[in-house]
Amino acid sequence: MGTFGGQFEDFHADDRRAEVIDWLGGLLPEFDLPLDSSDEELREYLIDGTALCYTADKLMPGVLEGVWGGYASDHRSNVKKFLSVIAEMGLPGFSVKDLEEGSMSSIVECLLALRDNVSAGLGENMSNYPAKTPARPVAPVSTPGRRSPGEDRRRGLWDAKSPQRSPLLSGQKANEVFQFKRGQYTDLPAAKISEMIQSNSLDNAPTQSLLRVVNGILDESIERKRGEIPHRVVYLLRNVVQEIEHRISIQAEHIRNQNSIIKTREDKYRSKIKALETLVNGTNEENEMAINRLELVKVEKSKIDERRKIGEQDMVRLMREKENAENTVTNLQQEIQVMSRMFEEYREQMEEKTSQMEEHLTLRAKEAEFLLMQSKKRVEEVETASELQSQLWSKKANTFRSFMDNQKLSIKDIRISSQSIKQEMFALQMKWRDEISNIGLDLKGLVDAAENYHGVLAENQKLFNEVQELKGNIRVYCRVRPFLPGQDGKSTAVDYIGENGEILISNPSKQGKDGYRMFKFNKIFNTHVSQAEVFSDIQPLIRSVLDGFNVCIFAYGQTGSGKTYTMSGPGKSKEDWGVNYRALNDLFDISLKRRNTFSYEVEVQMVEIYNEQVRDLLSNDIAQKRLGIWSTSQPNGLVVPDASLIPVKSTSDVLDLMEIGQANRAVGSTALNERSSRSHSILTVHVRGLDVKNGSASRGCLHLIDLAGSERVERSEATGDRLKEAQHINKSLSALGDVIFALAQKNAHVPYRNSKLTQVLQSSLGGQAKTLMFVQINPDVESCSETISTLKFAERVSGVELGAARSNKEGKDIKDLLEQVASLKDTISRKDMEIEQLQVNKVKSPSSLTDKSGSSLLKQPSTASQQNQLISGSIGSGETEYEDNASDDGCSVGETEYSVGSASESAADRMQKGPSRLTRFFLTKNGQPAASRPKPKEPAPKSTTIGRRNSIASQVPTAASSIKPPKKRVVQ
Ligand SMILES: Nc1ncnc2c1ncn2[C@@H]1O[C@H](COP(=O)(O)OP(=O)(O)OP(=O)(O)O)[C@@H](O)[C@H]1O
Repeated sequence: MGTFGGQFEDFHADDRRAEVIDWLGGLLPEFDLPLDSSDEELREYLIDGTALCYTADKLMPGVLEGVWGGYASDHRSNVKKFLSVIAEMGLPGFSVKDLEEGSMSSIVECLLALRDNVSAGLGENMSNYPAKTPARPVAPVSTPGRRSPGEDRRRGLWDAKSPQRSPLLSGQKANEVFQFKRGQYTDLPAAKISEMIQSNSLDNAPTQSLLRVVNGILDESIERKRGEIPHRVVYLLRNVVQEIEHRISIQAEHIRNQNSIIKTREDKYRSKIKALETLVNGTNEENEMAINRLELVKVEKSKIDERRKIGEQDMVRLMREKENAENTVTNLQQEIQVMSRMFEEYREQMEEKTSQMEEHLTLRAKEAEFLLMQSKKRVEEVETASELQSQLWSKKANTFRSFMDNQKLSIKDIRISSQSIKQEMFALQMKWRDEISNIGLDLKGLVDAAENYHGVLAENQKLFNEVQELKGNIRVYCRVRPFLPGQDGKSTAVDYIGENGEILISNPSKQGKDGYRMFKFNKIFNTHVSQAEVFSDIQPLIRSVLDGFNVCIFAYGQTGSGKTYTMSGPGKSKEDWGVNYRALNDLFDISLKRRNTFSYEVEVQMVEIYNEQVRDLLSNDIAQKRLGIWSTSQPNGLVVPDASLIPVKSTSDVLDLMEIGQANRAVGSTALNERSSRSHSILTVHVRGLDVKNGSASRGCLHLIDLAGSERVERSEATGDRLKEAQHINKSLSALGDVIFALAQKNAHVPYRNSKLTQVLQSSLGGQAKTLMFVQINPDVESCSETISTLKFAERVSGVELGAARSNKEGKDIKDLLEQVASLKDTISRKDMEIEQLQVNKVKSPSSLTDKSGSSLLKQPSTASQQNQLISGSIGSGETEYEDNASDDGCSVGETEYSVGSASESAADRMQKGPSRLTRFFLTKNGQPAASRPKPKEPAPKSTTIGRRNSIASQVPTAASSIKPPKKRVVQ
């Protein structure tokens, strides 16, 4: 502990010493000891006492002069002088011995006490300043490299050069100085100051007077601008002026003191010089002494001169400082003036703004008052209104309450009555239930009866159909075309369509009862009926082809009435498909389903009749190109013997063929219908079925005929070629009418040969075929008369009885026989050719044609030549003995006088090619050679000539009257 205590004491002593060194360093510029100097180093510095004396002099200038006459050359005397000052100040001192060789702590403590005393003295002086004034420390003596100003401030060291901060002056003396300078100029009147300023007597005025003037101005300005100049500024200015005054007075005092000292010394030295001069006249020794003394005096004098010079320099410096102070005062005055001017302006601005604001606020206050008044009024109004409202509401509430009470009462009544009604209802319900159950029972009976009735009806329908079937009536389906896009505004001639095939046509050109005409057909398809629906109605008919029946479907109607739409369809999509595509598609479907029991072969022919010429629409070339197949050999009894017969395997084959056929159709354009086809198109489907089990065969044939338009020639505005076309069409349709009329009348003679069309349709119309006619009508009222004519014709057609249809089925034996017949036919054909060749040769060399008897072979024709003669006759006349024998078993018509492909082809040309199909046809009717067939019964010449009046052709909408009727031939 002792060691630690010793160390602590050492540290403490070091710190105290460092403090002293630091303080002295700041005080004495020449004191340059480092802070960590030792006691000995400090002692060495202080031992001669000059540093101590100089310190005392610095802190209290002139204090040593009063102590034994200033500095001494002996160091001990200097130390003693310093100690005497310390003692005078009542501070702890030290012995000279301590300084020379003892502990330095007493010296350090003495100096620190002196420092503290000086600081305390300064604090005393500072306490004279107002508390708010920031304590302005006197700038510390700067010793570069020793301390920072911050450190100085921290240590509280003050400028020792400033005498007013000197501890000696901080006492009574300093106070006197302050009081003196304050009391000197404050009583100077402001008027006198302004007088002085005006009289320009500033140059000669004493500094104190000037300061008083400044103070006066300041006071007066402050007085005037009271409240405008911030207190801080006033206070600062006052302090600055006081500070300047103070400094000047101190400096003046100092100079005075110096002067008086110099003066007393001068007097002293003068007296001494006088004394010495008297002594000069004394002894030499005394002279020498006097000289020495004089020397000393001179030295002293030079010293004094130096000091005087220093004093003068100080004087100059002080004067300069004074000037500076004066300048500062002037600047401050100017600043004050500027500031007061600024304050004046600012005040004026503020006053102006204040007045504006006041005005504005007054206005706003008035507005607010006005608004307040208004709002008060509104509030009053609203209050009165709300009062009225509340009164009204309370009245209403009362009414409502009473109403509610009434309602409650009535609800009560209603409840009571509803309960009674419920009871009644319950009773009624019970009653009704019984009654309903009774009615249900009755209804059930009725339903059963109705079901029976429907069953009976269906049965009736079936029976009726069967009767029809047995009778072989031509079925007639009427289809009404919808208005086309762009015909929205048109009115319809179709007035009513019934469920049982009735259709009522109105004719606006006729009045009353005559304006309406009712027709009845097997079925009417209204405008909205789809292609599929139409087909579903004729599907069973078409399917019967597979069972060996001949079926003929033809579409009849004026141009643009939808014949092609029904038969072929408007486009290639499946929904658009017409009867043609759907029929073939259906046939393929069924044949596929029956493939295990039946094998079917389907072949297709497509021809058109254009201007009474038959054209093959599926010529070999095209078919080969498109399908890569050739037409097969012609089967017996073909409708159009020379037309290509194309085998088809699938619907797509059919589609391709149809495309070819359509492309080849002669299509012309008329004023009525741009796409109007000007020819009759006939699609014939041959179906040969073979029962794979029993070998029996069937042959069915389906004609699908799209007739040319039946419009009037004059209406279609046709001329030239078109007129010719129209005439041919009308002629053929007229012939069709004649045939149908004959059939309807059951005439023995049916004029099939009057046109190519009737010849083609002969087997379908006259044979045991199933025939259906689509009669197409245009709903437009403008086409009303055409429509009525068309429907009249259809009505007649529907009356035609063809007799029960018959299936072309052959047993195995018949089939064998047919095959034998076919081979025989070929043999005969060959013989035919030989005979013909012989005949040709005979013509070339008649001798070679005479037989042994010399008679000509021409006179005695062989059976074959007789047959050929007959054929030639037939070709020429266009009529055969079988003309009216519509008993063909296949799709054959009677003999034809046309050939397909080229109407100009000669018989010789045909012979070159081989036996004509016509010949073959003739020979193979019913599978027997013509010669071996029994001669048909002569038909009763009931009506060999049909009067035009009775002819149905007159009812057909044609220009038949303009066409010469065909030449009628008498049936053999
Ligand atoms: N049922 C229908 N639904 C919609 N459009 C139809 C119908 N029937 C016919 N049409 C349209 O009417 C126009 C004429 O029809 P289409 O060519 O079939 O008449 P057409 O009687 O065959 O004429 P043409 O005698 O000149 O051959 C076509 O644009 C066709 O698409």
